[in-house]
Amino acid sequence: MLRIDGVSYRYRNTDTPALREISLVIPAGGVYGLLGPNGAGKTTLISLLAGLLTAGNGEISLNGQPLAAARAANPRAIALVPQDYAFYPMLTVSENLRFFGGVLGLSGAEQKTQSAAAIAFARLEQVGGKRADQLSGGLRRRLNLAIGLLGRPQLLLLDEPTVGVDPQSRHFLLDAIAALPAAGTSVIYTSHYMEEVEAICPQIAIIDQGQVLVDGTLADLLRSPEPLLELTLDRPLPAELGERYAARHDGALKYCLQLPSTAALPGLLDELAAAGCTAHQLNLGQHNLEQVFMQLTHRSLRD
Ligand SMILES: Nc1ncnc2c1ncn2[C@@H]1O[C@H](COP(=O)(O)OP(=O)(O)OP(=O)(O)O)[C@@H](O)[C@H]1O
Repeated sequence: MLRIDGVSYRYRNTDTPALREISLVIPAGGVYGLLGPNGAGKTTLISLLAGLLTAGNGEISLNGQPLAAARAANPRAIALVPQDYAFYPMLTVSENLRFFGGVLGLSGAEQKTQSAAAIAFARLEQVGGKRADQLSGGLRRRLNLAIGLLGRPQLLLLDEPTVGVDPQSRHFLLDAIAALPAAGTSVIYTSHYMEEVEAICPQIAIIDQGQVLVDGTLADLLRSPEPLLELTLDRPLPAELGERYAARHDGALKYCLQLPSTAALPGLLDELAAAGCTAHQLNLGQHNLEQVFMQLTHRSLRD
């Protein structure tokens, strides 16, 4: 279990802290999602966890041991797959794995076994002899992931691992990452794609402007006694109804209303009809993470 307790961080020569009093408990054995818009502080937090930065104040512990001590006891316990490509473009896939295995101090036999396992996991068998700079974007991401898995870390930190990949590779990467806990590696997964976090992270924290807005299980965060109604009208929503149902204007004649319960729907449709509005499209459903974020910040995750 990873515990982050009151951690703050400010970059040199900046006035605003990148992280402010972050506290989170991240259980072992799962894929934990860190969701936030650009500049929220995800990379900074991941860099602290990876030991690339040191927190200004607060504490981080892994399984009850201060992070620095846990890393000293087992330097391979935590691995980082950064946002940027972290391999040598002139080396082949196999050469890169051999090189980074060496950096981790893997012995000859260990290195062979683990390289083969990482290649198989990231399905890089067909391109082992290819130079890294000749790989497609999706395969480069897979090589980044394979290198992170060398040394069988207890905890793998993934910083936006699907940026710039095609949908097919994205699918493959998400499935592969979701399977890691069963193979003994817990994952912290940062992304600003809420669909990805919803797909593979049973527990999440949403961060924004260096602070945790909310954290918990995905199911709890999406559960709401107040259903959301998305509707497209043939004319603007009357202001009085907009106010009563805390409507958000989603562009053109699209609105998102918060109903007190599903039983309120027929009454609302009657009121719309009485005001001369016809609904072209209705969708009554659960919140998604985008809506949770909007409710908390009144901004879109994609702003
Ligand atoms: N090296 C740096 N020096 C000064 N400020 C920085 C530095 N790196 C990041 N910041 C600032 O710290 C804040 C958090 O940035 P961070 O990169 O952690 O966010 P992020 O959530 O990872 O964003 P993104 O999704 O764009 O990668 C931002 O305001 C950013 O401008």
